[in-house]
Parts: sequence; structure tokens; C-alpha cells
Amino acid sequence: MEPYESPESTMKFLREHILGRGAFACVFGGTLNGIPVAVKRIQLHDLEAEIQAREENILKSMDHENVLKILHIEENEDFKFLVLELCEATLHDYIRRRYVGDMPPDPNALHQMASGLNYIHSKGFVHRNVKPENVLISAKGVLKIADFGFCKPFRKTSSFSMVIPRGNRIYCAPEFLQLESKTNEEKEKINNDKAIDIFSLGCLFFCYIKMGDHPFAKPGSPVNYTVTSNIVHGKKYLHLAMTRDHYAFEIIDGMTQAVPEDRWKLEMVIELLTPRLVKDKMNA
Ligand SMILES: Nc1ncnc2c1ncn2[C@@H]1O[C@H](COP(=O)(O)OP(=O)(O)OP(=O)(O)O)[C@@H](O)[C@H]1O
Repeated sequence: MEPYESPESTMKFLREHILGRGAFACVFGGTLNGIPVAVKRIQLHDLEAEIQAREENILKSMDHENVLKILHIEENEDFKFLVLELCEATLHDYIRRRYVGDMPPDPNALHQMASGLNYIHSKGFVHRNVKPENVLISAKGVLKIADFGFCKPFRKTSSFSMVIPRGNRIYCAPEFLQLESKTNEEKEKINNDKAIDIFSLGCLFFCYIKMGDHPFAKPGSPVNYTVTSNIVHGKKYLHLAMTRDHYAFEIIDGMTQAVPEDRWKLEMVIELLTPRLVKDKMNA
């Protein structure tokens, strides 16, 4: 098949070279100025203009090692193309053991994810869809938070959709899962709160260390829809799957507190994941 060649730039990709698919996009391997890149192709009529613009504007404003970079944007009458730095795999692939390339040591991987998310928060955004599929792994084994389709500026009261990301909800905070039953004012507060991302990242940390397990799934039972019910009812099984003296126990427990105000702040998580403090904890 002929490659897609942009009429306005040096972007090229092969339609059969698919790196992944999401609910709204197909991602292809391609090149820009001869350099390998990922091209995220979004069907224009599939998405409201506001959502399309949101992802590209947010990505353009980000510059951090642990946040996926956007290199170029263009569109034709049918599609928008977001040209992104190329990664090798997602954390989902790693957990499923489909990716066996370079990875940082576990505490450093957690540190990288927390640093990327903290940067996103520092720029005034809540990501709202932190899950293994949305953390990418670069060829050098650097972790990058990606997919800003549900990301939202906080503090801004807006007509922003209150919809919970579709698909897998097992990383959603309890207050986020119960959004439908809330008043508009409560919905606004929850959607604006960085604490929903911190809860998701806490679940993701556990899933990463335990290669697919979930802190709200009974050890040995499948990680399925019962997890969301356990999250809502505060049934956490962390202590059955990880010893209390594990360097990450307190951190994950703190990040997955039921009450948003009680959840640990990312600054504290990042500090406790510095190599010196992890070493002290491991030697204690
Ligand atoms: N920069 C990249 N490098 C390599 N693969 C990528 C890259 N970006 C995305 N992918 C692959 O494409 C998949 C879909 O991408 P993405 O999550 O951005 O699409 P989406 O439609 O916004 O997804 P969602 O359904 O989560 O909203 C990812 O899970 C990953 O496998």
C-alpha cells in the first residue's frame, strides 16, 4: 500500500503500520523530516471540536521528560494528525509481558510517573484518565504520560463534559465513579480535583509492581468489574498482597484513601521515592 504523504509537510506514514488504536484515534508509525515518529490520526467528525482542540493545546503547552511530546500538528478535510514522539510500548503491554525492552528499576519508574503527573498538575490540568494504556515507554525506557483527550484545566468553571472516560474504569477514584448521583456543584468540584488522578496513579503503582494485580481486587481473583464496586465500597486488599514494610505500601495506601482530602499529595510521593529514602526504607 502507498504511504500517506502530507501535502504540506514532510510527515509520512504507512496505513498498515498501526501502533495502537483508542476510542477516538488510530496511531501509526511514520516519519517527520525522516525521523521516526508516531502519528495519531483522529477522524474529525468523531469528536467535538472542543475535545480535539483540547488535546492539541494541552500537549503543545507541555515540556517534561515524563510527558509525551507533540512535534507537529496538521489536518485535512477528514482527519487531524497529531505527530508525537515515538514510543515502544505502553505500561499495559509491559504488565501483560508483551514488552520486554529496557525498563527503569521499579522505584524510579514510580518516581517518573509521579513527576510527569505532578508537572501536568503544575500546569493547571487534571488528566482524568490515568491508566496503564496511557503511560508510554520510550526506546530508552523513559515513562511518559500520554492521551490528553479527557484532560481538563482546573479552576476553570466551564461547560466541560462531566462524562467519565469510557472503557476500563478500574483506575477511577470512588467519587469519580459516583459522579452521576452528585449535584452539578459537587460534579464541578470532583472534576476539578487533582485527587482523582492521585487515586488512579496509586492503583497504577500497585498494578505495575505486581504485574497486573489491583489493590481493590482480592488476591487471586480476576481483576474485573467487581473492582469498581470494591473501590466504591472501600474494599481494599493491599495488606493481603504487599507487606507493610514494602517501600511502596504506605505510598500506595496514602494515594488510594477513600476521602479525597486524605489522599497523599504528589510532592510527598515524589520525595519518598527518591533513591536515598527508598534505600533507607528497604534497609529498615
Ligand atoms: N507516541 C506513541 N508511540 C507509540 N505508540 C503510541 C503512541 N501514542 C499512542 N500509541 C498507541 O496507540 C494507542 C492509542 O492511543 P491513544 O490512547 O492516544 O488513543 P485514544 O483514542 O486517545 O485512546 P483512549 O481510548 O484511551 O481515549 C495507545 O494505547 C498505544 O498503544
